[in-house]
Amino acid sequence: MNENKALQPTSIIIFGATGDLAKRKLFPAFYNLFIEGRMPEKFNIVALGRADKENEDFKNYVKENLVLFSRNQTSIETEWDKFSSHIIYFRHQIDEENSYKELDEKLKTLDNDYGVRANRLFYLSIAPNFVSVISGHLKNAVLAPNPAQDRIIIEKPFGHDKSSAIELNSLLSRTFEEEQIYRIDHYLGKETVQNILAFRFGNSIFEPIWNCKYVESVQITVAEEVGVESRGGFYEGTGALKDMIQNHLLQVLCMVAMEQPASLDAGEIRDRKVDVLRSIRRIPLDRVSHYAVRGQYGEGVVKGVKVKGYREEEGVAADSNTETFAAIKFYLDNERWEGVPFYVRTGKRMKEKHSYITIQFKPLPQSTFIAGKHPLSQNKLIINIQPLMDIRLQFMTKKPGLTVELKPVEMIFDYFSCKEDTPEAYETLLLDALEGDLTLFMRSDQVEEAWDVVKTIQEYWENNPDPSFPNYSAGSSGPEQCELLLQREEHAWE
Ligand SMILES: NC(=O)C1=CN([C@@H]2O[C@H](COP(=O)(O)OP(=O)(O)OC[C@H]3O[C@@H](n4cnc5c(N)ncnc54)[C@H](OP(=O)(O)O)[C@@H]3O)[C@@H](O)[C@H]2O)C=CC1
Ligand SMILES: O=C1O[C@H](COP(=O)(O)O)[C@@H](O)[C@H](O)[C@H]1O
Repeated sequence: MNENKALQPTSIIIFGATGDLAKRKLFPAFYNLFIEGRMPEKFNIVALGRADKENEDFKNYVKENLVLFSRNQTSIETEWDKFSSHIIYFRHQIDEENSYKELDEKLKTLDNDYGVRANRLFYLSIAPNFVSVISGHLKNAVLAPNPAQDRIIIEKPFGHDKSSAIELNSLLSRTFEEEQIYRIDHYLGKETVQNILAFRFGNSIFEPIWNCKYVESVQITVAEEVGVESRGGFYEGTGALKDMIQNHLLQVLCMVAMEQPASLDAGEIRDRKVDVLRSIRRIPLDRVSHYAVRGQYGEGVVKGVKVKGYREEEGVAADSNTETFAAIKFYLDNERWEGVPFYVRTGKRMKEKHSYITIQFKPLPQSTFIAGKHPLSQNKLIINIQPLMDIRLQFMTKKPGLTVELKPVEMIFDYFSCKEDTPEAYETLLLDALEGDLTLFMRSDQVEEAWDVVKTIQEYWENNPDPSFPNYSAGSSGPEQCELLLQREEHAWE
């Protein structure tokens, strides 16, 4: 959503700068923005950590990780010195008041160097339980007093249920105005997800058929090949519903289902998304198993490599009830989507990494071509999010030759020709935050409403352990029951 705007001098303060997210995503994103000339002319990244480290040691650590994780590798040797001159490692204790006084002095010194009071962008790349502590200290030390200049980015998960999200929003509101709070959902920074709006509202041929009159069902799949890796401890208290569905998949669903916004204004787009979340029919507690399926991976083989089951992963309980797979059927109670099922599913240790959306169109009410004699497959639109990045429209054509047989073919728009230039999601989102554009970030009511959508499923799954776990093998397509969810409607997963 960003255009090349001249940016104000900015101090970027990263809490948790020594952590996994910072090394894999944040520093590479800032680096790529820097080499593309998208960072402010005057900026510093103040990297906060508990350990007593030399600045040079920390910079070397960042450089080593850039080599591993930056999408752009060619210029690291030539650009590194310039980029690293903007990094300052700063020893800091999250729960000590004095640490914030020292941070205040440091930021004021930087302001003197810039020659103006710079914008401040606080990035909370730390566990969610520290958010309220940090927010309180930022208030006490008057570190973010200016709504027009000071911003805070909060990572997911935002709360762990609806009431904790409401509480967190209320706590944050003591320090920040809503316009200062950037709740990140990195799926919204993905090029292919942002393109949904352009595709839907920038073309006259799709919008008229984007409704229950023509669409039979919608499927959203986010399949991951990886397991929980080193994050078993975190994942145990989370699971696929809270880790992926409540945020990423519901946000993608909003992009597919929302009404046309009157403008590209952040408030307008967020309003339309909240409308979708409100319209999702809540699933009654006693009907959860009819609408939702969960799974947990056991050992198996992924791409020829034998891998362990979830319960054998580090930090995971031997009798864990945490789901690593979730599939849900949603209905939207509004005029556009009356009766159209939206199937969403996500899982770890699936046979391949693939995220995509399928819009399945209804068959013609009457056709010249007779089913059985001239097999007809229904029109489909497939939006591949990753790693394939394309849009495919499937339709029927006559088989060439002396026949009246039909065959399905595809028309494809492929991003791969321009993939080199595709920014990582975090680059897009960080640039938006630097520019003060909230469009791709979640507003408080969006987050709370999304928690409300999954509330009964969460409650049911927490209180009713699934005795069939583990119920799918690593490297498979998920639990068998997942197929039944669609078969009841005579549908099948794409
Ligand atoms: N990693 C990922 O892929 C993703 C992460 N996230 C979210 O991003 C945030 C950060 O995640 P991640 O980087 O993986 O987390 P890490 O576990 O790697 O830790 C982040 C930082 O937390 C600090 N820290 C840990 N314990 C304490 C403590 N008791 N007191 C003060 N500081 C502490 C550490 O800093 P120190 O150097 O001071 O020890 C560390 O740098 C989380 O909210 C996570 O949910 C969201 C999406 C993906
Ligand atoms: O937020 C998260 O997302 C990742 C998947 O992100 P992707 O961009 O690789 O699709 C997921 O692995 C992780 O568990 C979750 O916290």
